[in-house]
Amino acid sequence: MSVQSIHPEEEQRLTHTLQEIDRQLGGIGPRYLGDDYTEQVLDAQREERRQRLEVSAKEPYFGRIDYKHEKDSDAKPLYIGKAGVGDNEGVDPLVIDWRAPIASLFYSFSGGESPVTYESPDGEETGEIMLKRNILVRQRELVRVVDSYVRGADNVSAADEFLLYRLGESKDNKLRDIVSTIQEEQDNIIRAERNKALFIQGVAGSGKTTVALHRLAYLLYRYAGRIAANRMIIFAPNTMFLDYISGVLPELGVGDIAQTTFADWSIELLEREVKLVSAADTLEHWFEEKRTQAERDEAPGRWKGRAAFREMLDAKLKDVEHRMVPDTPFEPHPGFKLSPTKIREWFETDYGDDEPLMKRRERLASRMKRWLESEWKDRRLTDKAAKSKANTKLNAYVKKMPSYTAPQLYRTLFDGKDVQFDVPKAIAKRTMQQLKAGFVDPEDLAPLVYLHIRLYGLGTPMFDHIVIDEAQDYSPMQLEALALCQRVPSLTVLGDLQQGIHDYAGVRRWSEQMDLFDSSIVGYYELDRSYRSTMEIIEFANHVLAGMDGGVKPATPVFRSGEAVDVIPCEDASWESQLLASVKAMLEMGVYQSVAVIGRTARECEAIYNVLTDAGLTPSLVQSKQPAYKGGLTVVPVYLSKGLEFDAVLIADAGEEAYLEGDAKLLYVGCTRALHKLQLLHRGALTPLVKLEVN
Ligand SMILES: Nc1ncnc2c1ncn2[C@@H]1O[C@H](COP(=O)(O)OP(=O)(O)OP(=O)(O)O)[C@@H](O)[C@H]1O
Repeated sequence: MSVQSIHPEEEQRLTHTLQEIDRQLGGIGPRYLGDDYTEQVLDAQREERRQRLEVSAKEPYFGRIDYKHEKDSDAKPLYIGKAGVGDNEGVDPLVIDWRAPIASLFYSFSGGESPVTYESPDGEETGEIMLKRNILVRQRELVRVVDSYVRGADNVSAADEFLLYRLGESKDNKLRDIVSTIQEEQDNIIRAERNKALFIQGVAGSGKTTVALHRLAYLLYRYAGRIAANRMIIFAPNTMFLDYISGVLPELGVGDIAQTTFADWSIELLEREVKLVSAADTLEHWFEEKRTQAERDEAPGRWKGRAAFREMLDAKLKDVEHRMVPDTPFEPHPGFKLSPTKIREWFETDYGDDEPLMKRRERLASRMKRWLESEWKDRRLTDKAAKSKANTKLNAYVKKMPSYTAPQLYRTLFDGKDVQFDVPKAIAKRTMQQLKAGFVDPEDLAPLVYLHIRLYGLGTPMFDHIVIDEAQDYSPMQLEALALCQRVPSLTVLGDLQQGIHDYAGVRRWSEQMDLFDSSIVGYYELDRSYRSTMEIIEFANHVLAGMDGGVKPATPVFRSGEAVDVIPCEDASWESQLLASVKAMLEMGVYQSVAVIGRTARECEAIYNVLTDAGLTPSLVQSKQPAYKGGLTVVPVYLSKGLEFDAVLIADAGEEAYLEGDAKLLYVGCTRALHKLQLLHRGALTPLVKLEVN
């Protein structure tokens, strides 16, 4: 392995590339500020190019492969970067975009002399790799050059030294792109074809969120002109998480993709007809008190989230459809008659049942109006008073056709009047109470969205692609609702069953969600390498989960060794001082940019926050409606820490009172937030989930 800070060949190439980028930037010219529309469009394109080039001007590329096509006699060096850069004449690119087909070789090649292939737009191409080189450029300076493969040389290992170097770096408060170190198993997901329902089970820290964001950037590049960023959407668990991931897409040169939570999106779609109970109340119910597995199994979220519940909604919609045309004829004037059979025929055959029901109703009413007007014409009826009477009759007839908003129709499932639906009493009671007050619980949103779309349509263009992160917390019903937002399923669904702490509403097996799609379009991938944490932390976290039946493989750490995990007992009386000492020690080391103290409940976190602030520290306290993730020293309840990561983590109390046998997933989530350092304090006896001898 050769590691050089100065590499004459690469220095020269970098200088040449930067000169060319600067030249292109200089040639873009001033902004257009006038009113001419064509000029404005051209200006927007120039601006986009300028922004791309400005990114390239700092770090033009991160890798190089020397590739010899089977038809060529010599190898060509190909430099891979975040954005492609054309050369002087615009023929051979100076830098190839990481998403280009040939760039896939950089990610898939792991050594050896066998021929390599990649899928080009013209079919499969074959060749050989002579060199694979990682190049780190920071602010226009060459910082590091690492060869991971040199053909014919035996002193080169394909092991990813560069990856370890990147992983060992300390993190600030935002997730970042990984274009320079995407691993093959991740690349396969990123480049998977578009029209699939892709399910990815990935252990904590395996890069699921990161991969999903890179996949969006890839899809936009690969299917340019066919899919658009403003028709893509990312669903994430909360607004703080959205803030945490917000830097990645712009870094990849992608803007305009909606990033939201399922709740916010649903409330907007439902035109704010209902209000959602506060997220804090729901979380408090499930996490501030101890709940049994039976309570979780029988939770309303599980019941309303089942695919079987969708069948009930469909039955309701069918019922409205059947009742749509009254049994009586429409007779606006004596002798003018429209039979119910005729009206039903129009309703059933002319407006297909893939159209939203209330739209069909509207169109049927217009059709009856047109019929009336043409009858008047044919029969030369001019009597204004008679016409006005006929119109009133038409309005009265149309009024008899059932009309519902989604909440109105939803309510009829729970009001006890319809005996065909066997709704558990407690669920019916709670739902009615809430609906009467204008409120709904989180699990009501998906069925309401489903009904709304089936009744009124989506109102906005369909989605070209949907990403669902932390999808283990999604019910089948939520996916059913989202499926209505696409003509052809195109989804990337990512999650980890081992982190399924919201299993009172989510799924316990991926098949619960996968079975909703035609098996021919379902793809399933597993990511079991964890890139976030050191070996010591992963091994510790795996032991916490041991014995849990999730049907999921444990995480395999990337070989990155760090400090041992500390488990420190303390008495009630000394807990505060120990907590403070631990936090201070972590901060004083001066190497950790982000340190988290993870508490079991929000109440505990408030107490910890006070202890830290009283001691003169300036932590930020994460609460359920947190809009932004600040980094630095953070106090966070374990159930809100999911998805985030910190250089160092202190589990404030891993005592037997805090984490019971059934809390393995919670503690696992907490432990796997740490990149480099993990420490657990415990008041009194240690939780049975941690077996010290394994440490
Ligand atoms: N190929 C890679 N190269 C460098 N870093 C990587 C790579 N893959 C993942 N990482 C890093 O690993 C960490 C975890 O990534 P990410 O948050 O996307 O994982 P996740 O599977 O969504 O985790 P969790 O389920 O715990 O939320 C991030 O810091 C990310 O930058």
